[in-house]
Amino acid sequence: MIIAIDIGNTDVVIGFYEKEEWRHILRMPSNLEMDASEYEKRLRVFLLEEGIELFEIEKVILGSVVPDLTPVILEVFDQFKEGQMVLVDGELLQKLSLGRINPYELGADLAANAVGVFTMCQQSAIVVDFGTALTFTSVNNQGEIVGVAIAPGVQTAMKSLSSNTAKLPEIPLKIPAKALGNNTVEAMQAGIMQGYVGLVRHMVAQVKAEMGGQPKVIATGGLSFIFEPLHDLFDEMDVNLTLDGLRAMLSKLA
Ligand SMILES: Nc1ncnc2c1ncn2[C@@H]1O[C@H](COP(=O)(O)OP(=O)(O)OP(=O)(O)O)[C@@H](O)[C@H]1O
Ligand SMILES: CC(C)(CO)[C@@H](O)C(=O)NCCC(=O)O
Ligand SMILES: [K+]
Repeated sequence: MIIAIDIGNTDVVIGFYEKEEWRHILRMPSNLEMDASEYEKRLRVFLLEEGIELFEIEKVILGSVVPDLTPVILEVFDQFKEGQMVLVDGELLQKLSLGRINPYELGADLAANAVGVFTMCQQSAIVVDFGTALTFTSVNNQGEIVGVAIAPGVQTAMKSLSSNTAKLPEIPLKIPAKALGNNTVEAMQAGIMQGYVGLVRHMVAQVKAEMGGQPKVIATGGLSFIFEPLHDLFDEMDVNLTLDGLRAMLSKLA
């Protein structure tokens, strides 16, 4: 079994890969108020419920875009020693020859998306990741990163609008029928959700034009599902792409 850990700004996602699939996935909030023992407690309950035996583990790979949470989660997996535990850092990303990006700056999740999508498509591709941030990561026909675009994720944008205003509430992320609403909730849904449909369409078109060729477009991130009107843009939707990329890094480094 292989464990891949993606420490994101909203969730810590832990995937257990066995017999050619992600057999179990544990999602915990990324909370700097939680210490290693709290994460460990949740992990132990999950392992018990799912009947997972840790001694079957060959390797653990961890990518984090929350530096302060990295040592906390590393402590949880303390029993995995050097050789078994692989941390995705600048040095490792440099070894993966990902092109003209700065490996010490690039987020581990974006690197994983790039490696994951190239492993999947073996050609130029764009990953649209609907997470805390809405990111576009492009790879060329050699699997090198051509470039990245980072926008606020749709939930992040909605929360920011609500918290920066006195009268705007947090709203359900649903796409309204029309671009103009007749009450506050509808109006916000229109501006945010219809707006994001346009943002993503425009970015994919623009990135395609800049890249040339026929890149595949793959969507990932839990919030991709709510953008039904965008689904014709995507060749595929794959929620586990970041985990797949982390796992593929292990094969590339072996
Ligand atoms: N399979 C799924 N179906 C529906 N919603 C999901 C699914 N997976 C995740 N979500 C929800 O979608 C949201 C986005 O999840 P995702 O893991 O893509 O990004 P995130 O955790 O917000 O981002 P980050 O990786 O930056 O922490 C989360 O709030 C999560 O609860
Ligand atoms: C863009 C996010 C927040 C997406 O999770 C993450 O990949 C990150 O913090 N990246 C660091 C900056 C960069 O990738 O250039
Ligand atoms: K920040």
